[in-house]
Amino acid sequence: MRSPIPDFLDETLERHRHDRSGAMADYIPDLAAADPNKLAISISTLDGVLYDSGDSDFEFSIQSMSKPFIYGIALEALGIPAVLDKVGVEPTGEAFNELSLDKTSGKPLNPMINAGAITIHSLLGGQNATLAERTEIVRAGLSRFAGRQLRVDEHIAAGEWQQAYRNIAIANMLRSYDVITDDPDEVVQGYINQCSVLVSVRDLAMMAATLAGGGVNPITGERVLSPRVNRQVLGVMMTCGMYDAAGDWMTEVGVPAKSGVSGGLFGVLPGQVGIATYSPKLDKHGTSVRGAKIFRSLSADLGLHIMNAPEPARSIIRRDRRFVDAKGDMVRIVSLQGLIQWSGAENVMREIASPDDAIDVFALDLRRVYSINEVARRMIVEALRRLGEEGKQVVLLDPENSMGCSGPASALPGVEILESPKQLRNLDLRGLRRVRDDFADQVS
Ligand SMILES: NC(=O)CC[C@H](N)C(=O)O
Repeated sequence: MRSPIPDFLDETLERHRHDRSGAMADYIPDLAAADPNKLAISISTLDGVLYDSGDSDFEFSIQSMSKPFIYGIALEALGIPAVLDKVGVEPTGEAFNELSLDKTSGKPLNPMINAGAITIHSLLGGQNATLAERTEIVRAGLSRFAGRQLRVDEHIAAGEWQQAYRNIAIANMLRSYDVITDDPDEVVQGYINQCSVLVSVRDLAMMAATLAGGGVNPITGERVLSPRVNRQVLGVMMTCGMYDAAGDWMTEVGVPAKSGVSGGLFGVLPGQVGIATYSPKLDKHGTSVRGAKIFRSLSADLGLHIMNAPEPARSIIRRDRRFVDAKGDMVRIVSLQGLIQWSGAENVMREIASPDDAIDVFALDLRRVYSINEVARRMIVEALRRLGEEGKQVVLLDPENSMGCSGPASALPGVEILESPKQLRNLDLRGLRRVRDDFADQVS
């Protein structure tokens, strides 16, 4: 069977190809001269499969789409508090190139507008790092997200520098308030090099998928950002990535995204997918017209809006059995299934929390659980600990060690953890024959 996904992407592009509205970015010569007809889309899954359509190998400059990635690199290098000390995280509702500074804090409001991004760039490599050093930190850093070696297009950078009055004004404003401490011209040159790194939609989709995967590149497997920094980057993208159109974007499309004046646009659906489009004509916010329309239709067609409330998960309690064993002990086995997060763990606790429950042995069977997050794990550990405290014998059936409790540093003292049938044979089961048989049956 040929996958229907490439056909779907072809059809999506064709539906928008006729749209000629918008204007080319005119203040960067190479962007003004780009072919307005180019159109491309690429989607990367978190296991590294790329689907694409249109001019998906065509390379263009990354421009403002570099900002979230470089923000992440700076956060990793300096730590979140040090970076927050320099640049805030509040949306401005202003254009990206506004001469903008928060009156009270004296800081740029966020790292997605130029004032914030130029400040972030100036932090790379520490104070007094050279232009060449910062450019290389940027190039190498963006390459790790893309999973291949990217390069700076010197011609695009030189053209932007000739017309960089606005960014030079912003950098001088930042210097006058001591927000940046290096030479403003050199910082802007570095920032322009950052904007001039060449990417295709395939690269951007992969970079987006790295953010969607919590900071791990789906192809190289390299962890580029820690989970906490990755979340910080996505949070800022969601609220500030689309500048003065952020509210409309978030309500209509609902995918944290970043646009660039080259006509590229990428979006990140955490835990699912990275998406990138390219079409050079821009709307008044500096976002690709056809790119934004494609994102709108993809969001509707594929149900990507991040605020779609998921269907309430099916019960995570698969079975709840009680019986009296040969010794006359009352045994209760609760079997869980699926993905367990806070609400699922709450459900389990509610089911097992009744102090007067006349059971002697409590067994929790996790064999059908495929994922438990950290919070749910802690809640369940606490519930089991309390059952133990009440004098009940507690057994955990967890051959995959999804609770992470087995091994020398068991987090569950007093709880018998069954992992393998072999272990079972050595265990004093105190009459737990049915638990053991049930367990051994299904573990080969
Ligand atoms: N929105 C953008 O892509 C802006 C990037 C461009 N290099 C600038 O600083 O003006």
